[in-house]
Amino acid sequence: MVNQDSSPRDAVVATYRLRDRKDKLEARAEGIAVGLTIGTWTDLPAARKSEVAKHCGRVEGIRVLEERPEGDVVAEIDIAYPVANLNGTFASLLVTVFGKLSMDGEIRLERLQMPDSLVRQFPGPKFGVEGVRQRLGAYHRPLVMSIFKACAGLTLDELVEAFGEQAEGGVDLVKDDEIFFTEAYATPEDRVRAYAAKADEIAQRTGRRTAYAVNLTGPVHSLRERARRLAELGAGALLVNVVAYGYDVVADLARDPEVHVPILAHPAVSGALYGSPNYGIAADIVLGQLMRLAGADIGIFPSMYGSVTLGREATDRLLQHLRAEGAHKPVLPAPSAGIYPGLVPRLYQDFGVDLVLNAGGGIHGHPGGARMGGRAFFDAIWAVEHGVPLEEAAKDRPALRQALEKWGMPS
Ligand SMILES: CSCCC(=O)C(=O)COP(=O)(O)O
Repeated sequence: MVNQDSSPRDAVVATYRLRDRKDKLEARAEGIAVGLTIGTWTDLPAARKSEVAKHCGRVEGIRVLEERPEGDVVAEIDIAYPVANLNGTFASLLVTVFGKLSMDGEIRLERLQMPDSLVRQFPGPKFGVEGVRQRLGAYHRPLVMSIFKACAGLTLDELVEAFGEQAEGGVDLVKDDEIFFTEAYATPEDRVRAYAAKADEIAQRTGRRTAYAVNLTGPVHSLRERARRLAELGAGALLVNVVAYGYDVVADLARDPEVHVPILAHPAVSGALYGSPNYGIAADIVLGQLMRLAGADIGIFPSMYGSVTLGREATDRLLQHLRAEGAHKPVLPAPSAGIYPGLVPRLYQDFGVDLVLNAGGGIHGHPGGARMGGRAFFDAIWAVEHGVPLEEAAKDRPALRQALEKWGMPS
């Protein structure tokens, strides 16, 4: 059954953390390697044919991490799956490494090591960090992105006014809220046209043009056409609910040269995959590794500090996936949820300058409104860039002063 020819160069190695009886670990690991490739729970004559056996998975390692008083153990096992079993889609990758296995009790997919030959079958980001910066004309500082809040139920005129308020604050991007699906008052096409005109009007006066990241919505079969149309109409970027729509949908967009705008990956629904320490798929795979392979240019994920959080270790692994040298361009991280101006020095410290400051409440909730909310972030960036403590910089910067008075600094 064991595929002797397979080497790490032609196999994807999945590491799982599971709980089982110690004396059952070897059989369990072998069962996974065979069960997810060529076999099932009983012996199959066809599986003994050499052509079929080449596609068999292989047990690469078994490590006991913890012996439990009840007699069972927590262990990690590594299984290598031949790349030849896959076809360059996320469906083939995910179903192979964690398809029916994801339903088999307490087991979690912790790591995926992929050979370059497989990585290159996925598109990766079209723009990456440098490309996004070039499009937005913003270098050597974090980008500032405002999240549209309260959209459903507003008329197009009201939406344009709200876009204008955010753009007046000088933000690089205004993105739709990921929950904005209704087209009752304005289609995404209407919004892109109207916001582009508003952005032009403001840019003529201020010299800074804010881009709009429109939520790409609708039936899956219509998304590529709509993405092309929105790009053509002047969208600055596409916001995609990647987990809800599927990684392959994003990969399709990233491969399409006519979709010539960056992709912002939203993490909605991902907690259902990574939320448990004992089940599901590790957050850094879901929000980092797979997002980059699929073609996200900006990756949104829960920050370490805000209202919905991800731990530091998971964040560090996630960042590694977004930024590591490799076949694909790096992704801009957008740690999100509960971000406010007082956090900017901490964000610089934790993420460096290649970063998106992404805020909804932290902009709209500013006492002076959204335009002052955006300015407060730029004041905070100025302070960090000049080595000035925020409280000091706030003395002659009202936007920052009011933000600090309202939200303070992290402890
Ligand atoms: C959990 S990461 C995504 C955060 C998000 O979608 C969002 O709208 C955050 O809004 P906030 O008001 O917390 O900045």
